[in-house]
Amino acid sequence: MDYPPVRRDESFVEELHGVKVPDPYRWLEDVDSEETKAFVEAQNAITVPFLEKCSARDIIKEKLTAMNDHPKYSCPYKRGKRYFYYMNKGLENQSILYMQDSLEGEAQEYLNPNKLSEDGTISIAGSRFSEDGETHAYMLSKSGSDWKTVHLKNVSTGEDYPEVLEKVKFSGLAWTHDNKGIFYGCYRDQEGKTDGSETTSNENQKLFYHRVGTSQTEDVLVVDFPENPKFRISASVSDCGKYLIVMPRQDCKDNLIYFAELPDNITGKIQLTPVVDELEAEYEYVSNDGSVCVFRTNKDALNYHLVKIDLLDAAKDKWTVLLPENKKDVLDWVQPIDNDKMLCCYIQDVKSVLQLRWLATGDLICNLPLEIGTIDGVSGERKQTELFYKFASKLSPGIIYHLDMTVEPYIPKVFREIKVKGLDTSLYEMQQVFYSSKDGTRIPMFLMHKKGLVKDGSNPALLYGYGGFNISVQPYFSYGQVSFMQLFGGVVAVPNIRGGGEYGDAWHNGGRLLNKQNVFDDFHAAAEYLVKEGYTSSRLLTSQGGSNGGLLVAACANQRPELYGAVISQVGVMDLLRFHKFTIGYAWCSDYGNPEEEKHFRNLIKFSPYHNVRVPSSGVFPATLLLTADHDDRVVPLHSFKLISELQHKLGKQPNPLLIRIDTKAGHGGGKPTMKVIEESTDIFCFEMNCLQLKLVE
Ligand SMILES: O=C(NCC(=O)N1CCC[C@H]1C(=O)O)OCc1ccccc1
Repeated sequence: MDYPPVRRDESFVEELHGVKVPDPYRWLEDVDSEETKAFVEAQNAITVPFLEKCSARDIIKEKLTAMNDHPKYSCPYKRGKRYFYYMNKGLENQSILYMQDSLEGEAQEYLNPNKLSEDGTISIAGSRFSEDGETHAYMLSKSGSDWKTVHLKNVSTGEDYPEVLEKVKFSGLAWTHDNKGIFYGCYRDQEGKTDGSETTSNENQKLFYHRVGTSQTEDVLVVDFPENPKFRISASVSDCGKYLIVMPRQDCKDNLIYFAELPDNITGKIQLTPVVDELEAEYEYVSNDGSVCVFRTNKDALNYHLVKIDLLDAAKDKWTVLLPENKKDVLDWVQPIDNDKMLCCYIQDVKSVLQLRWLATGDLICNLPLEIGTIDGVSGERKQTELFYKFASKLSPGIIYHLDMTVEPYIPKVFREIKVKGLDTSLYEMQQVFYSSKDGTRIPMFLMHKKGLVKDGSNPALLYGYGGFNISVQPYFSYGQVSFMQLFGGVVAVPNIRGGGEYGDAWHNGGRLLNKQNVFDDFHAAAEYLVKEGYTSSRLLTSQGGSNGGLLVAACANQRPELYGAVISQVGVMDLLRFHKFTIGYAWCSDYGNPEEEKHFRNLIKFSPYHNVRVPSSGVFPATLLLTADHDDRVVPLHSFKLISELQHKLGKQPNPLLIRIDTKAGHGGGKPTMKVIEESTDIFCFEMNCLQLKLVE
């Protein structure tokens, strides 16, 4: 493979905590320079032909397209007097929001983002209806950027109000119950480009109140924390409409709680009363009766529990436990319903478990049976008497259940089943196995493959992982993973490695900060298990991960190159000494540690992908494809630019390709149009086929 020459500045060496650290590709951090633009063109110029060279490309694209070509639905939800739901006929770039007067009534197109751009790169990235359901606040994102614009629509007429709210990022939408306006978070003072192609750190978010029909310049600044420029301010209006609950967070772990009684007329700063004013746990507002609020928290409960806090008398010794911690299962979320009940969802050995409980006492009403899978959608409000939830599993993209609380006993009914074309699930099996990691910790892993698989090491395998930020990788439906099985007769393995939330805070803590290496060890052990049990061989094993998972597979390839045949690393965090300098990267210090602190610097430099590329003793490094995009402002593309340059420089003489695919008008992944999703999946499969000499089985 001939790689394009990339300028390597050997003179660029920084001294960090007394250690001389070279950074020869520091110049690639200037994403707007002509030299960097030339770098992008030159890299794509060798990657695109390599991916197009795959003889089965057209068949793969055809099969992926066919698999996606089926109607996809969200749970319906009621707002005011209408029902809404998202639906994609199959190959539409973006799902369309439909509206109907009743569940059985005729549905009409309400908001179609496909009409907002030629190429489907404008997506709906947030939505909230006013209490009376007559006004709709929704957010749009361009090219997958985290930057949003807020729009207001009159639901009856379908007409947008004239204003568009700009510089919105990391924000919710919360309505005052007089239906007059919304609270939203805005980086009003951020200078320079704000289209998602910049790398500027996001600081000084402020909370504003916007009155429908007025211009953004008239918005009222209601909350800011000038002494904490890294605070992101999430705001909710209580179910009763009386309180503003403000929950600032600085990173991705703990948050504070403040509140205020909402004035009838919002004309200026809102005076907040602290409820929790030290960053020591995570709190999520569930509901309230009068001044007594229910929060879901991991304070004194590693598996989370529900506590009652009286806003007017919020001393910790006055808190009471409403729903005690379950020592085995993690309380994942709670949805109040039918005024005095709540739907509680637990994670039990990685699968979802649903229970109905009394909101006042936490006592159990009944269990709602589920197969092995995940609840990946729920809709309902405390004041409503029905709710919907969407069940998905490794082999089922979705069954939407309807629970009507006016009928006892409470028996969920199948409201809609989402079926994939051309997938005969009876041909496949899915199991959960447990294997031991390097330190003896038992790690669960989902395995999926065709029934009758011969475990003789001759099957290709896909090993997918994430491993961080308290994210639980539950058994959800992945088109990419199912296609891998269908196309290559492969095995799909999803280990629930530490750093995730599968077993609560203990699992998250076991895989972060100075324990981060456990995550990589868990992943290596999964690869070794697959080979030892005969599911595959290393030369047929592809590791895949995105973002923090992109870091995972890149670090694992550096550490154990002999274990993996190919590496697919999407939008990865590759420079762990500088991640905190760009956009929202500083928020990740809760998992990675702050590189400015010596003990975290010394930890991070040991596995930071960019700083740990070395020629393997075997001389063979896995075939590697890094993927990123020009509008990824969550994990800026410079991470992958720098790593691919280091890989090609140090290992370019080896036979296995080391490539990067840089997409345009695309971001971190959210809101990606169907055509781009299929194109990217096709490229990934072509890379795997080219590099591992895989054969199509169907
Ligand atoms: O940065 C994160 N989350 C962590 C994140 O996105 N990470 C953490 C590491 C890289 C990347 C990833 O894995 O997707 O979220 C920022 C945010 C989004 C929405 C609302 C408030 C705040």
